[in-house]
Amino acid sequence: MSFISRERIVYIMIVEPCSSTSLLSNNHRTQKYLKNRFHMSMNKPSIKQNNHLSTNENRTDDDYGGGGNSEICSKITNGDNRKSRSNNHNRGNDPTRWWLVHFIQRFIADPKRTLTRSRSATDATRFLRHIQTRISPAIKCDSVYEESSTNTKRRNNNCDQNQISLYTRMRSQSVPINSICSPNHQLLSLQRQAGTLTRSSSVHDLHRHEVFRANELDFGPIIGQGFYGIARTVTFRKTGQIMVMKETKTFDKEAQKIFVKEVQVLKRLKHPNVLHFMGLLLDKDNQMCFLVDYIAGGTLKNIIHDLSIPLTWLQRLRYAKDIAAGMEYLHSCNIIHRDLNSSNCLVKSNGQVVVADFGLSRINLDEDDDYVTTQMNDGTSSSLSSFRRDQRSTSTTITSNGNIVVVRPKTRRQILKDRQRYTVVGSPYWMAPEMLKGQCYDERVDIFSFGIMLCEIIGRVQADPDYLPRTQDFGLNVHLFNQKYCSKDCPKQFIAIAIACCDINPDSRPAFCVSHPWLEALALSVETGYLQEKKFIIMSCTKVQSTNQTINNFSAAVLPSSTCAEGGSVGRRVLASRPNGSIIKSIEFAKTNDDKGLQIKHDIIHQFLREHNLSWSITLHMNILYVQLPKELCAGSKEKFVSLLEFADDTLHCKKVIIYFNKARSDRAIVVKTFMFLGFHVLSPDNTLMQTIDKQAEELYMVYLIDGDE
Ligand SMILES: Nc1ncnc2c1ncn2[C@@H]1O[C@H](COP(=O)(O)OP(=O)(O)OP(=O)(O)O)[C@@H](O)[C@H]1O
Repeated sequence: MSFISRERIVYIMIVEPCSSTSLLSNNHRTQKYLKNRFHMSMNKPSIKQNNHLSTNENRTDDDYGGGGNSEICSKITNGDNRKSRSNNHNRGNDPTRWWLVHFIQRFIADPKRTLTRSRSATDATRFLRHIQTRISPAIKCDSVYEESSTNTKRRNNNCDQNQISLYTRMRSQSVPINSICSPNHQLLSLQRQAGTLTRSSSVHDLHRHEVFRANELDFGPIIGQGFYGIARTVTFRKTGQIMVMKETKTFDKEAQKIFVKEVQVLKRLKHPNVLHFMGLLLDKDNQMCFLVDYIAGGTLKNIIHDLSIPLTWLQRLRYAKDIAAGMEYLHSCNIIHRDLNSSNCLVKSNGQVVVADFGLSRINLDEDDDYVTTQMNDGTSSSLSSFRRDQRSTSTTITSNGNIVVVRPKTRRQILKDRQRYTVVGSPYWMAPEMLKGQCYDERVDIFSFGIMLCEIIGRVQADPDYLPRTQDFGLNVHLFNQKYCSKDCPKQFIAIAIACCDINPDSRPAFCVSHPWLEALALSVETGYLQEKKFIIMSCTKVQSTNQTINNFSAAVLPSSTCAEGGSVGRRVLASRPNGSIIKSIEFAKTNDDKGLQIKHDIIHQFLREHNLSWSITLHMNILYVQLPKELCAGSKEKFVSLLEFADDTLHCKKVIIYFNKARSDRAIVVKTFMFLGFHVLSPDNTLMQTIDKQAEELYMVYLIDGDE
């Protein structure tokens, strides 16, 4: 279907026409809103819209037409090549397997280039089918091997030993993504050629391999259908593991593109809040299918809109936090989801949410890609940290009425990215205003979609503008939303985050690496019930020159009110590590300022530090323990830190513990903002309460007071 807008011709693909009832309601206001404002026919929740007339030379949207794989192509048709492979075969190398291995390797490493411009997706499917028919004898032979690997006699009857060991080696080569992507690939290949691979790298090892065969699976019922594909459960016979198989409904090019994109994105990702890719299934009805984790709880949409299911604020905050964590990861991998909505988030039986459905997502393939790949595999690349640094330079202001204003200086890359014009895709209810208006956009469209989801979660309201009040410029009608859907018991910070994410101005939306810690801290605060009581003190670094001075200044600057502050990456862990979230108790220590007693305690704690290989800078002064955190806190060091606090709690009987960060900590500002946002008190250098946080935050130290009962 197409219609002409003022600016251009827009092609719209109608998706799921049967789901149109709410949108095609007689509600005149909504119809007018949808017609006049959304500029598109929305008798479906999801669209893909191509700007065919766009002549913007900066347009860099995904183009599957390019990058033909001449290598594969020439090898298929080139008789000489085949012959030479046959020669290999004579030496024990099966050419059909070689082709399959080669194709799978390439497909897993780079589906976009494997199913190419010169070869349509349908051609690629035919190609695959062709390969499959040729390899069936080989698979049979291998099946016997798989079934009776311990039965050498039987194995030898069916397939000669050379072939088996070769096959094992080649199948192993074909599968692991890491080996293909990693710089160690060549080394691994060499190792394999040298026959060093073991049986443990079998195709049946789910965690290491990603190729399944139909005869290994029991096919269950269809559990859902999207526009492009069908999802059904399958059970891996050997382990009984249930997975979901997604297959394209048709062989048309568009569906194949979506399929390829989803695999291309999924295979790169590894995060607890992102749907896990299990592998490819190659011989199911000659169709290409892929397998993902089965998520038993269904879609988030179904849960939040089923009012018979009670949802506490804590549970809702956890949903929000999980999505933010998954999205933070995706953005750190330079992936824009573009179709984030409550149907595309699935809830596990333990309540954890995973982000799914990457068919419409976009990977920014730029100079950082190598780093991104590394990071995805080991989670520790410098590109991720630099990305976070960029993001954390965001300056956030929380106004007195709870609104959040985010001012983020644009990097050169962002400015370049901002100029890009991508395809308009996604589900219109969740779609960011800039995308709806056909303007240039970037990853912040996902933050808007997330904001709409937060509104759904908070108000248990449909995203449909018939229900969720919107403004004429596609923003959120904050006033009406507050009035109609925000109950009094909803944490006001939760609402504030939702509103901030729905800001019409992308610059004002908090990045996921900002909203994630907010939501995490908020969830923990709600869980422990400390939100209202906590106070948080931040000292200016101008007061911290040396350890001694630090102590004096800190002592002088402690708020003379009842303060009990815990939070942030450290405090949350302290809380989380304690049963029932109980705070560190105030245990009297050194009732008198007995120097000898103090010295003994000092010795005890330093012995503890040595024994536990802790590198904290610790000073005991009077009855206060001062802990300076090291520059970087890795996960392990945080745990050690918790053990230190517990040790101090149990043995040193400190009246309070003051913890401060090293000035060089890069995430200081964001943690400060998080705690301001959570309602902690922040002291400015002149000891007055700060109302807003500005770039001064970069100059601040953090202080946690644990159960300081002054
Ligand atoms: N991994 C999974 N675990 C459990 N259920 C799933 C899984 N993947 C999909 N489903 C179910 O199958 C349905 C269809 O999923 P599918 O991804 O094919 O389409 P969709 O995401 O709903 O729509 P579209 O692809 O058009 O955006 C989902 O709505 C969900 O209920």
